Amino acid sequence: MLTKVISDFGSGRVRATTVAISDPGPLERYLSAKEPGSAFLRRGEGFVGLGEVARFETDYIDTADVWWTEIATQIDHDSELPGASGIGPLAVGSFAFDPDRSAFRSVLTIPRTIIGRRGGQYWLTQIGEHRNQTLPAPGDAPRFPEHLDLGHGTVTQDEWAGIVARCVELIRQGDIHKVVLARDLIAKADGPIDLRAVLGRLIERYPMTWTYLVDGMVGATPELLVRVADGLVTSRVLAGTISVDPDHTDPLAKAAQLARSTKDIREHEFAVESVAQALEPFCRAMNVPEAPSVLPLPNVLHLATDITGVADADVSALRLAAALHPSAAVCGTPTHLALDTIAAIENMDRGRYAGPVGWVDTEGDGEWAIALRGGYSGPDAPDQIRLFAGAGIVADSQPGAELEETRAKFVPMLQALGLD
Ligand SMILES: C=C(O[C@@H]1C=C(C(=O)O)C=C[C@H]1O)C(=O)O
Repeated sequence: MLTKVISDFGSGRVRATTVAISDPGPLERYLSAKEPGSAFLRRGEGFVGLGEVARFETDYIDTADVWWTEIATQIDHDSELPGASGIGPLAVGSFAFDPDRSAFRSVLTIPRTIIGRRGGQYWLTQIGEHRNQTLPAPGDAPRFPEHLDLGHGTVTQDEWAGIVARCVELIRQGDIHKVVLARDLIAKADGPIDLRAVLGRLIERYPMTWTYLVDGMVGATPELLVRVADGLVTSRVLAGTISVDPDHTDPLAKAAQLARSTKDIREHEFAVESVAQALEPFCRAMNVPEAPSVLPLPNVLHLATDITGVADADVSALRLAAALHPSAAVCGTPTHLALDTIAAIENMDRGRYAGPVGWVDTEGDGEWAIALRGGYSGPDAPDQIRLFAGAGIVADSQPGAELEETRAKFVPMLQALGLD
């Protein structure tokens, strides 16, 4: 059996209520240590989810899409903001990178309470029986761990550089063009790690990213796999990276260096092509810019392409995430050979790192980012967090430079944990 519903709506109908509220302050303050909470926030917009009325554990994104589409038809929604994309009951999820070879399951949950902000509008949504329309009190203050030790993860840095060198050899044999290889680090604390504290620091330093907290996954990702809003589809493809050190480098010179790098441009083209091809069957019209722009973040610069399209009617954001994952930005090209290469040489279980993380509403609108620049802390080891970072390997990759790139990609999480 591939699916497990922890609690369900049963066969009856479920009510949900959405009311407009005045500015509740920073949304992440409403997360509490006492109950499961989720967050998906960017530049102060997005939502936090409190509690859980249903939870679906699965392996595949398509299965989750079918489950949610059915559940969505059972919800009667009373809303003061009817018809607004993303405002109302929704499901929040995090999916495994390679479900066929992972010990980790994918999860979709329906929060009991949602507090959100979009386009300057604030709202409160309550789902299920215990509805009351007052804003919950903010949660207790997040606790920062006092002592944290950082150790290497599944492989050491030297071992990883060796894996990259092997991968370059495989690519030079000719069948595979690009493979994204990742490594992990493990941070251990002297007590349970409060992921709300990590989230808060990421929000502070990386407001331009999608900051997420979903079922033990926390991070600040700059990459949007897909957004569907009112029939419009958007995807932000990133691939091609240069690290920046704000104190010592001239960011404009670095941006020019990245924009001219043939290695990075090739890496980027593979990623754009994989997303454009996967979106095409679901879109009536699509715009794929010819050349990438440079996306500046505090720790790295990326080559970036924003693909937009007009979605066919009734295609949900989750369905598109299923079609797009794994893109060449986090897997490689051709997809199946890259996936097999990762499984054969990377030597670790990515779990839900580099899988889609995000939300979908009852109309199928939603946002699914790629779970990057983050980590996982689970109930079996709450005093530790596993951090992940990867880099796209092509024929002319240098192991030392790729190692450096992963170091730069760990920075947001290391800073958030006070380990930089
Ligand atoms: C794999 C990661 O990032 C991906 C790989 C990139 C690259 O190789 O240049 C850039 C952005 C992401 O698509 C990561 O952050 O762990």
